[in-house]
Amino acid sequence: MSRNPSHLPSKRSPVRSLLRLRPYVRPVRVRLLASAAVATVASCVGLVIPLVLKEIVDGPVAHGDPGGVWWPAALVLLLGLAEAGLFGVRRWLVARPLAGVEASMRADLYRHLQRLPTSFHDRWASGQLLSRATSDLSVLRLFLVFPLVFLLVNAVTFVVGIVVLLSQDWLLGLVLLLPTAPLVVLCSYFETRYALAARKAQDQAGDLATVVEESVLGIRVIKSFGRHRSMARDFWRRSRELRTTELRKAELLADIWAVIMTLPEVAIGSALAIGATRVADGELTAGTLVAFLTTALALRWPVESLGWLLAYSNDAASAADRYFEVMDTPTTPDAPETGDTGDIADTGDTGDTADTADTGGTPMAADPPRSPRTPKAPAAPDGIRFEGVRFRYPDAPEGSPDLLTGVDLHIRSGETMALVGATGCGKTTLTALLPRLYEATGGRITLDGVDIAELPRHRLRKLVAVAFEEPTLFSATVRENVAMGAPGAGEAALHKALTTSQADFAHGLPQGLDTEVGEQGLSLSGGQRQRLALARAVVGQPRFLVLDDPLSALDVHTEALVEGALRQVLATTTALVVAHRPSTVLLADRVALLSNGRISTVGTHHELLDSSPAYRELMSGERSPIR
Ligand SMILES: Nc1ncnc2c1ncn2[C@@H]1O[C@H](COP(=O)(O)OP(=O)(O)OP(=O)(O)O)[C@@H](O)[C@H]1O
Repeated sequence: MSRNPSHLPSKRSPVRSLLRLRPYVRPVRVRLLASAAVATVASCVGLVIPLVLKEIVDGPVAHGDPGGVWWPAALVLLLGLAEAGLFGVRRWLVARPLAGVEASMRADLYRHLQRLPTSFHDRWASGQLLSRATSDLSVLRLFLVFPLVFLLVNAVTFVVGIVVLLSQDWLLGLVLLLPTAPLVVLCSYFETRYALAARKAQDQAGDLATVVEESVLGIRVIKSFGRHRSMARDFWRRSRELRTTELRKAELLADIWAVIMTLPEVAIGSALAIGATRVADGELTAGTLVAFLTTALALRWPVESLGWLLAYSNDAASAADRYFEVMDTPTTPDAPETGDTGDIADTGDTGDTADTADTGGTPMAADPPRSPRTPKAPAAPDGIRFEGVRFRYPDAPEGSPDLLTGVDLHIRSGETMALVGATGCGKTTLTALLPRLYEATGGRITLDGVDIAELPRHRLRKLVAVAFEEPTLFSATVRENVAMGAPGAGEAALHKALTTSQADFAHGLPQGLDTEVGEQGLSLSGGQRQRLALARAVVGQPRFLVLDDPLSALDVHTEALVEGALRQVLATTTALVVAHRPSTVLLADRVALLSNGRISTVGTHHELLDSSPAYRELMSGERSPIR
């Protein structure tokens, strides 16, 4: 059920992964550096407090002068307030800009997803993409807010603190430094193992999101087949796997934390014992020992937080890997806007380019510059030509034959061609090649003589409108769903399209065309969804129309009505209509039979009934030998 082609090899450098965030961090680097500087100053202010304590103990306390305590005490209070205030300023400096970084990364990811080829979406589970766009990006933002800054701040605080300790008493300072070497070794061992667990947990969370999404979308099927228990069991199994991985992470964190907490405590205890003995021997003042121990205790947080910071940095490195796996997937190159594609290219409006132009996925990348178009003489209306078109799916089993092995077909301008063939022979696939949802692996397709590979995709898709067998509607109003077929279409065009597709029922919905159709349009019947999808396809009066069995979910009565209206639309366009039933075939001027990856025969419905036994079998509903 889960598709996640991205599981990484086990070896990777977290630093290298995190360095890839540079382009996104660059615009906020000044604030980030300022926040690190402010936090470092705040931490170092905290380290001054023990020195003031030393003066209190060795001065007023040792000399029995209570009145002398007030001024140093007020200084300690001031230092404490300054430390707290500076940490507040640090937060203020980064909170808003880093929320902006997260938002821009998310926007880039979404834009890139829109541009990735259909074959990418065939391979990737939606839950995996969802978790990368949501939880992974939150992890990255939190990494930039805390661990990134505090790894630096804590390291500086630690070094400054150690210098202060050594300057007060080098012997006690060395005792405290002793655990550093074993800590470094243990932390790097921990980091390697934690990185693997972190990646596994994020992938499993993505798989779980896919299961939730699929079960919510398929809730009707699950309920009607009484599959809720087995689905719940599957969900429970996956969530147990995730829980096991999360527990493994917690175990690793607990282990390293135990080491990180214990070693410094042992060192502080030893320093206390040695220091107390030396104070008793008169080798050390009590004030120095108090200052030493207070400084050592102040250094506990920078050391103790190391485990947490490393763990979080590893989570962030995995999240960065997962993010860039998607961003690194190349988009299919688009044809340049050269303007030498004759009449067919001259569609005026450049349209919504969000799903077409490839800006390389970097932040702030601009659309490629467009060269001015030179007007050309209109191409002769030649209709649609498939010339030796070959295709195989990228994930087709190795050694399997190509799905399309050389399709030759000419649909004359203004003609409607029905495409028939046995189930699974590649009809839908062939129609998907026309708007370049998939790229043909061989041969070429022309529209009015222009190779579609030479047309920028957004212009191609303005020329070719499609209505799929599975009508997909979005959680938006009826108006927005239909207008998607021709952004900017006026009311008159909208009403005409609804009438043509027999979707006038939309006017009778509670808020008319402004009625929200619910997620995936599930508040509508299958036939209603199909008619709205049809309206979307015809609203822009497209020059070329592709209909994939557009009448399959309609009852006999509505089908007859839609057919009548469709005839009018088809009369004004060049159309390819995938047909399964004679009633749909009869909408077409001619019929092409697809078999064994090729068009085996073309003719009118009646000609083929007379001349082609395979076609006769197909139309009569008998079992067909054709693939
Ligand atoms: N995204 C994909 N990746 C790999 N194989 C695919 C993909 N989509 C379809 N196929 C395979 O390609 C073949 C043709 O599918 P297609 O949907 O084009 O057939 P069809 O003729 O339209 O079938 P039907 O009449 O049942 O709608 C099938 O064997 C199908 O399993």
